[in-house]
Amino acid sequence: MVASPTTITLACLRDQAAAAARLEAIAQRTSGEQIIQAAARVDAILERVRREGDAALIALTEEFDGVRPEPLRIPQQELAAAWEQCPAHLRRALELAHERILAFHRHQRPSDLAVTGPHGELLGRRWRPVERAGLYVPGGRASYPSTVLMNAVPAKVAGVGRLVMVTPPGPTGQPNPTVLAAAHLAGIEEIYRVGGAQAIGALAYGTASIPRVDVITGPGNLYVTLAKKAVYGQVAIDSLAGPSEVLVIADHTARPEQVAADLLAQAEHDPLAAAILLTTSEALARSVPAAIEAQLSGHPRAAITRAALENWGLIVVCEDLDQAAALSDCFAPEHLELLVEEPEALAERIQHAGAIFLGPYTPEAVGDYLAGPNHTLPTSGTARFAGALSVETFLRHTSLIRFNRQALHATAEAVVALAESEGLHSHAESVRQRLD
Ligand SMILES: NC(=O)c1ccc[n+]([C@@H]2O[C@H](COP(=O)([O-])OP(=O)(O)OC[C@H]3O[C@@H](n4cnc5c(N)ncnc54)[C@H](O)[C@@H]3O)[C@@H](O)[C@H]2O)c1
Ligand SMILES: N[C@H](CO)Cc1c[nH]c[nH+]1
Ligand SMILES: [Zn+2]
Repeated sequence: MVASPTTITLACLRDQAAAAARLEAIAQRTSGEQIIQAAARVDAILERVRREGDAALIALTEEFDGVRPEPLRIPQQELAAAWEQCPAHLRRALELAHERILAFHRHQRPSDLAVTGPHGELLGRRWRPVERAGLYVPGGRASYPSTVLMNAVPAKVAGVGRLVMVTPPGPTGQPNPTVLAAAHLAGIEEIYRVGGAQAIGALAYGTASIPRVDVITGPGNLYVTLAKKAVYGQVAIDSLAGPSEVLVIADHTARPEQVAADLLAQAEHDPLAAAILLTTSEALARSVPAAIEAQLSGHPRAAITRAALENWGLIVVCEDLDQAAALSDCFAPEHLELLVEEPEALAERIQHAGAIFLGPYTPEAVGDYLAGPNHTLPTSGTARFAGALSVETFLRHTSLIRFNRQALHATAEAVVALAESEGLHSHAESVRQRLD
């Protein structure tokens, strides 16, 4: 008996209102009702790390990762050894990625600002790096040497004094060796083998082994992302760079096999990953599920990928590209691929996306590894107000103001009037005291 071929169940909608509602639900897959239990667990983990420090990190790593990370810190000689033992072709690939990411991020360094006001007063803004940055490199369901580079390069370009990297240990007790090799290449010296919400807690509060930092950057799963959100305020964060997502807008020129591969490339990250196709081509909408099924056959990550697509996958047939652009903006995807005849024109119509990939020769994977721009990007609709990890994430700016006698006299009456209108007597007096 020949088994009949199955085709993945991928929701396909034609009604735009229904599509908008479904996109909203997909964007909310990491918030609201569904994740209340995970959020409560994260709060308990953070509280335990705050109270018990290293002991909590060791116990929680044993519980979630199955190994006791003692000592927590990776000896520095192991980083150099990992680089030496890294196969030559992989070293060359890491070097190429490092070179390209570095070249792009060097262009991001912002300039200080010095403006002279109408009375010769100096008004300025200067940038300085934070002193300590915590870099999260995920390592649960996959390992991410590329994320080492995406975190470390902008931090180094910004001039951060101390980089503290955390990443979960694998089943051997050590992090993935290519992650350690990438850290060596990027010049990171301080690495702790702890991941998840507990690692974020350690970076936010500090423990006997792990220093408290000023900013935490890097992507992670639901637990990591909820923890970053919870500690924000105690420490800065880059963005909520959670479970991956891609939205592809495609017309009749797109090839179903390429669209399928690009959807699968995000779905394979995490069962909570999202993969969405908006297309003006009925034929493409019909052929993509079969192309997905074909590529899932023998796929080494089929279970994760299938779960993501069946829960958070969607195909929408749109009347035109304007409709597709409007739906995409409602979702504000982490990654937006434009597989259409005129991608530049369509990109102009897009308001919200973490990164836009234009044309058939730009699979999202080039951005993941080596195009140059950062792959750490906001997810779950947060691209409406946040952007990619960048050099500025590791910098803060300070205003500079120097008034002279003339500027103070010329503006005193207005300052006094405003201070008195606010009922703040001494504000006004501090100006009056300086008038001749
Ligand atoms: N948005 C981006 O820029 C971007 C970039 C790269 C990767 N990602 C995402 O990063 C994530 C990587 O996830 P991952 O799981 O492979 O690695 P991870 O390092 O983010 O998470 C692994 C850790 O999660 C914790 N954990 C697992 N199950 C838990 C549970 N039931 N309760 C509490 N804690 C638990 C464990 O401590 C474990 O060490 C994926 O979702 C991927 O899509 C996002
Ligand atoms: N697509 C991920 C961002 O969502 C980044 C990544 C790293 N390696 C592979 N993919
Ligand atoms: Zn990826």
